[in-house]
Amino acid sequence: MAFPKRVRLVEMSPRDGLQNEPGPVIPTAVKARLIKRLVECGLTHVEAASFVSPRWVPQMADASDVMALIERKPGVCYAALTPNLRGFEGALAAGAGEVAVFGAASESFSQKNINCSIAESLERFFPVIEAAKHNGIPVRGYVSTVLGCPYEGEIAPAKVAEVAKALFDMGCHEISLGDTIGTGTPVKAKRMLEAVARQVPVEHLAAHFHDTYGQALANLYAVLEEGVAVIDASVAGLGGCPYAKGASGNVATEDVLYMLDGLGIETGVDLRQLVATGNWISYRLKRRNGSKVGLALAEADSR
Ligand SMILES: CC(C)(COP(=O)([O-])OP(=O)([O-])OC[C@H]1O[C@@H](n2cnc3c(N)ncnc32)[C@H](O)[C@@H]1OP(=O)([O-])[O-])[C@@H](O)C(=O)NCCC(=O)NCCSC(=O)C[C@@](C)(O)CC(=O)[O-]
Repeated sequence: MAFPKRVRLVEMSPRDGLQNEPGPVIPTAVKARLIKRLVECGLTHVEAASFVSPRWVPQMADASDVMALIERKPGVCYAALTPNLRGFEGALAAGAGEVAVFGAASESFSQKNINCSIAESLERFFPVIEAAKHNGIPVRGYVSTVLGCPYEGEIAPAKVAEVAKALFDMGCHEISLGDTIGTGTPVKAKRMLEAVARQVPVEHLAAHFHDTYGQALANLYAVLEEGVAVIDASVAGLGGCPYAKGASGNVATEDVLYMLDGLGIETGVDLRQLVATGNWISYRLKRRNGSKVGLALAEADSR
């Protein structure tokens, strides 16, 4: 299959990027400023917050305040994670444009991350999806550990496909496939994608790859060839799941954009502005920028 002409980038940094940040809670104003800057770069879909238990993920405790502080731009979707009805009610009150439920293809990861089995998680998501439908809010469904689990190792593509199909059949408009710990390689990614696409049409699939082993771009290339046209990424490569030991951040949005620009695939996102945003948030968090493109362009500009 040919590459898609256009890819929608779904920006993860305010949620997946910041949820695992060690140290004191990042000021709400910095989170809102990050979201504003990302939107100014041309990103139209930003996962802005997470309505989860603050005991489980302290960095996301100010989700309502972040959502309230965002300056909304028309045409931009400000999304939020909602593991249960309580989370959904918070996201609804905060004006989320999309909510996301998050399951896994691995039983152990499901237990560690959301404290229930895969079957129980699907039961919990059902009323969330029904409530979202009732309120006209689209629901995204995540499947974690699609290319490996920190507790169980290899995950069968058939299991990924089964969970993805269950979420799709329940009413999720898009299924985001998470290589939570970044252990995938391109042929594995392709096989997994093929298995899922037999159950869920590829135009309803998104790739959410972490870059722990430096394979994320290669894996993305493999699934782009299969027709995937929605990619999750995080500026400066921020992030990681607090319940996936050793996992590093999402693939950096700057690196994905540089590759897509090179392939002639449209995104509507400005690379220079995105690099400046990645450098800004890295400076604010006092961490090294995890984007190779961000570092290379900053270095080139300083010469
Ligand atoms: C799902 C639960 C709540 C179950 O947690 P639980 O302990 O089984 O549930 P509970 O109903 O007994 O609630 C426990 C406490 O949380 C409260 N609570 C309950 N629900 C909420 C809520 N919505 N908002 C705020 N508070 C809530 C509830 O009131 C109670 O408070 P306490 O009495 O102890 O003070 C918990 O396990 C949890 O919050 N887990 C979230 C873990 C998480 O956020 N992980 C990271 C996101 S997933 C990810 O990063 C992967 C992804 C999506 O990016 C894709 C990939 O890379 O693979």
